[in-house]
Amino acid sequence: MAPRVLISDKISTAAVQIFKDRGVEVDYLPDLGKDRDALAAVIGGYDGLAIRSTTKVTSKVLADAGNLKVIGRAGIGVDNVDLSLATAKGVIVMNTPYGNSITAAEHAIALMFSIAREIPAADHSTQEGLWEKNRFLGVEITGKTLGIIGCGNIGSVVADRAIGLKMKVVAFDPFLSPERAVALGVEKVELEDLLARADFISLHTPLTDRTRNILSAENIARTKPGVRIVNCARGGLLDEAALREALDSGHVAGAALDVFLVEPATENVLFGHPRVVCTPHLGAATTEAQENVALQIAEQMSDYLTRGAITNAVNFPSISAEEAPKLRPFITLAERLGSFAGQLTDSNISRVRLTYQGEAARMNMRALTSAAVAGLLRPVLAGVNVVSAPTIAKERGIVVEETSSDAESDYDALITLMVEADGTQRSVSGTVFADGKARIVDIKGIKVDAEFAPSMIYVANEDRPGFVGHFASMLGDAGINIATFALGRATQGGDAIALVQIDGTAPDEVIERVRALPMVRQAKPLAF
Ligand SMILES: NC(=O)C1=CN([C@@H]2O[C@H](COP(=O)(O)OP(=O)(O)OC[C@H]3O[C@@H](n4cnc5c(N)ncnc54)[C@H](O)[C@@H]3O)[C@@H](O)[C@H]2O)C=CC1
Ligand SMILES: O=C(O)C(=O)COP(=O)(O)O
Repeated sequence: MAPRVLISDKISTAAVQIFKDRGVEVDYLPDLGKDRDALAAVIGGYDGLAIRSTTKVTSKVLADAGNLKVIGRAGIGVDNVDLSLATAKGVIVMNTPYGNSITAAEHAIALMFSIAREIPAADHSTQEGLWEKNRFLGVEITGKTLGIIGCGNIGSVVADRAIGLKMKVVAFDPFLSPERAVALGVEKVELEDLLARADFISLHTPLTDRTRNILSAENIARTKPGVRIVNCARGGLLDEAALREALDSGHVAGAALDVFLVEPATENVLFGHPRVVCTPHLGAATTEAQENVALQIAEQMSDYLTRGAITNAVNFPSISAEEAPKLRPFITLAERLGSFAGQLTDSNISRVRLTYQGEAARMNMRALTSAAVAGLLRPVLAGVNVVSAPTIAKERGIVVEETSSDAESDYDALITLMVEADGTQRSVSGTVFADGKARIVDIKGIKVDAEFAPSMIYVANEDRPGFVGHFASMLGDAGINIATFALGRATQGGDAIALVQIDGTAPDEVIERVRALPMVRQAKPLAF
């Protein structure tokens, strides 16, 4: 069945065509995102949800989103998505990180000019027929200092344009490397320094717990008298009431805002101030940017839903369309190794370690580890998938480690999963053969060669004569047909294991009888 996507925001209809061309069914309901109840009522029928900032993907919307696999943000900010909940539910959240950055940066520059020269107020007055030539006296931006808070994709375009306009640019961004600052031609400074020196301040960080209220009342008080402030990033980054007070007192000479704490902003404490310029979240509103983000998100979502490729996910590592087919059998292997260990571990798991050798070490190890952890947790938590597994493991206090090893092995690619539970370690290794099928090749250091099958019995026993005969006839007596039988042992007379693929499932009493055999230490039914 073709995957189904719902577009619940005003996204360029070019996206609709892309979805259709890629074999994805699509419903374009651009006003639905405004109505959370209506969205929550229909979301269950969709595999993908394409949004902009109007749709708020809250717990209510996600509650009945049983089929949802991907949320695609045609734009940058994903603060309107309950990201931890989406991740815990195994939903990929992706955005289009560069599609609208130039457009947003240009809007910030336009807003800066608009407050430097009071263009909106002058326009209004002129068209009113007032010709107030002496009312408006602006400031030049040449030679002025622009303080950029958050010098990422948009902040650095703003810096580039501002330098072109002969401004001096200082930037506060803890993640901006000194080399990048030099390459951009900006001076990397601390926030305090920026506040004290900037004639204009422009915000360009995402809204996170660390950036919320970054321009607080205290920080606004630390700014240079006469400063002008532009916010084209997110409401929430500045204290609107404190900014109003600073404008009223004249400490702040102007403010331009494209984004607000509450949107749509139909009323706001900053409205009505003569030195305030507002736009209704238009930072991304150009033909070019809207075309870019719509095409990009439709392609990314289609690629994921139809080919398993992951691009620009904010909660999962990327997997390219070329990489996906090669990775897929190894994802299956990792998941099954996890599942094998999970099904055999009854006690609390405290640690999982994945070791990648050979070709596996050159693959997307993070994705493989997530798959292994998903397989490990699935016997106890039905809904877990590769997206939610790392979060769920963390919540449960399970330490997940990942290493690559260049140690020689008999296989081109080898994945070993070690699980620690109640102080005991158990390991299992597997590979993918040329036929694309996953194989278990080692259990607790004992070599075996077995495929993963829908119904299996695992037996750990002492290597003593008679076991195989007893075991096989016990299954035969119960009418259970053996499809394949893999044996391995550590040493002659030492620890041994049997992995048997059977047709149908083994009733509990048969497993009990196997356990009762004198040389058997553990017997478990397994399903893959
Ligand atoms: N008004 C609008 O329509 C639009 C708004 N945006 C918003 O613009 C903002 C920036 O977007 P991008 O540049 O694409 O993001 P980005 O991720 O490329 O850059 C953000 C920068 O902020 C920095 N940062 C993070 N925490 C920080 C902190 N505590 N202090 C200082 N810097 C910090 C990061 O290191 C990064 O360099 C986002 O909030 C985005 O949602 C983006 C597009 C359009
Ligand atoms: O991309 C972003 O972060 C934006 O803020 C643009 O928002 P919009 O798509 O115009 O609702």
